Amino acid sequence: MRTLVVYESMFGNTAAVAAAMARALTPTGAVRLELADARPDVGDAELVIVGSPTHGFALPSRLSRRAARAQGADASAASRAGIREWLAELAAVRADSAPFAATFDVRQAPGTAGAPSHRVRRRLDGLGFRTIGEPASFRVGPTAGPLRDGELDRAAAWAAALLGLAR
Ligand SMILES: Cc1cc2nc3c(=O)[nH]c(=O)nc-3n(C[C@H](O)[C@H](O)[C@H](O)COP(=O)(O)O)c2cc1C
Repeated sequence: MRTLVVYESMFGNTAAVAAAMARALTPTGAVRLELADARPDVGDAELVIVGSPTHGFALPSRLSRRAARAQGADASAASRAGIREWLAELAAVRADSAPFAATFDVRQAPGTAGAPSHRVRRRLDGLGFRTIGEPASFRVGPTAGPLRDGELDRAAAWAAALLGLAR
């Protein structure tokens, strides 16, 4: 299945989760792994996986990216656009060729309060994507990471399970 994994990441943890998903899916078809910016290009992807960090119970914003930078995140990540801007520019898809879509986030807190993966999923639904699976949250320990033990394996398994749902 042709897959696009699109993500943003301030400290590299969402990037690591996205890369684990891409590795898990590569044997099943072409996978594009891309940083989000304000120029969405879904291209010919049949499955789109969208992932972001959680900032203030929401998607990162310009302000929260600056706050992350102040906490040691990469300066170039802080000045880039991310999933919020990517989604704002994403166009509706045609019903007869709608890609499947699934969402995840990376967070520190347990539970799903304010999980951006749920909001992103609703937005993709509204644009006509065929959303599949439950939005997933993967957890870091401290703000800057690392990810908790086992999260990369869980990410790979979650992504692989999507293939069974995309039909
Ligand atoms: C400004 C800011 C706000 C945050 N707010 C939340 C939050 O509301 N809930 C939460 O679970 N984690 C929160 N975090 C922790 C992030 O979820 C964590 O830094 C991020 O998932 C790490 O992913 P990354 O390495 O891809 O940037 C926040 C972090 C920053 C920098």
